[in-house]
Order: sequence, then C-alpha cells, then structure tokens
Amino acid sequence: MKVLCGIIEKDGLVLITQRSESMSQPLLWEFPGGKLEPSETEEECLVREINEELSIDITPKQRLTPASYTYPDKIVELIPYTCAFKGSEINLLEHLRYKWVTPGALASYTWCPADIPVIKTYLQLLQG
Ligand SMILES: Nc1nc2c([nH]c(=O)n2[C@H]2C[C@H](O)[C@@H](COP(=O)(O)OP(=O)(O)OP(=O)(O)O)O2)c(=O)[nH]1
Repeated sequence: MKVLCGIIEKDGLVLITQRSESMSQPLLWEFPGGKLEPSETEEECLVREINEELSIDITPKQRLTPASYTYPDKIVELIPYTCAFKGSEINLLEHLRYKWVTPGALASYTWCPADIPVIKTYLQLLQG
C-alpha cells in the first residue's frame, strides 16, 4: 500500500508524531500522513490526512525518494514530502504525542522501520 507522510517544517524544526497504543506500529514515531486513496493525488492525500490527524493546514513542497518496507502483514511504500506548516493549533486526534524537533535530533527517536531511509534522505537534502 502507498502511504504518504509529511516532513512538516517550521522555523528550522520538524514535526514528528508518536503512534498510539491502539494503532499498528504502536508507540513508534512517524511523520504524520496515511494511506493514499484511489481518488486523490499524493498532495491531496497529505493535506487530508494531516488535517484529519492534527487539524492543521500544510502545503506539500518537495517529493523525496520513496522507501519500501515489508511488515509482517503488509508492504508499505512510504512516500515522503517536505511540507510547509500553514498554521492553526495542533489537536492530537489519533496520536499519543507530537514534538517539534531539530533535524539533528531525528535519529534519536524510535521510528517505524520504513522511516529510517526517509530520515537519511531528508538529512542529506538539508546538507545540500
Ligand atoms: N503515517 C505514517 N505511516 C507510516 C509511517 N511509517 C510507516 O511505516 N507507516 C505505516 C504505519 C501504518 O501501517 C501505515 C499507515 O497507515 P495509517 O496510519 O494510514 O492507517 P492504519 O494505522 O490504520 O493502517 P494499518 O497499518 O492498520 O493498515 O504506514 C510514517 O512515517 N507515517
């Protein structure tokens, strides 16, 4: 399945979210997003999912290299976009927690395995 995730940037920080105990991949950190529906574009999916999960508005900016990971029950193709934060207050509707972190701190969280190469790609992009 195709899953879109947003690397949402604000003032040099990045928004990360922790999956709740009741979700698959419980308690692991991820970039907010979700499954692509057949009727929508990747950008529409990101805007919709992030609004549904956090009640914030974002603008997708740059598509990064997708990463595939085989979980016991599914193959996830994770498609990352950097996104601009457009505002309003974060409301956690599904996740346990969120944090704004520096890119340098990303590696110190326990991520969904599919995100590991995505973080590497993102850090390389920042380094130019
Ligand atoms: N949103 C998001 N999902 C991710 C990331 N990394 C990663 O492996 N995933 C996985 C977790 C989920 O299995 C799937 C996203 O599904 P979802 O959040 O829309 O819905 P879900 O938990 O109900 O999906 P499911 O696993 O129960 O089928 O992708 C990420 O950075 N962001």
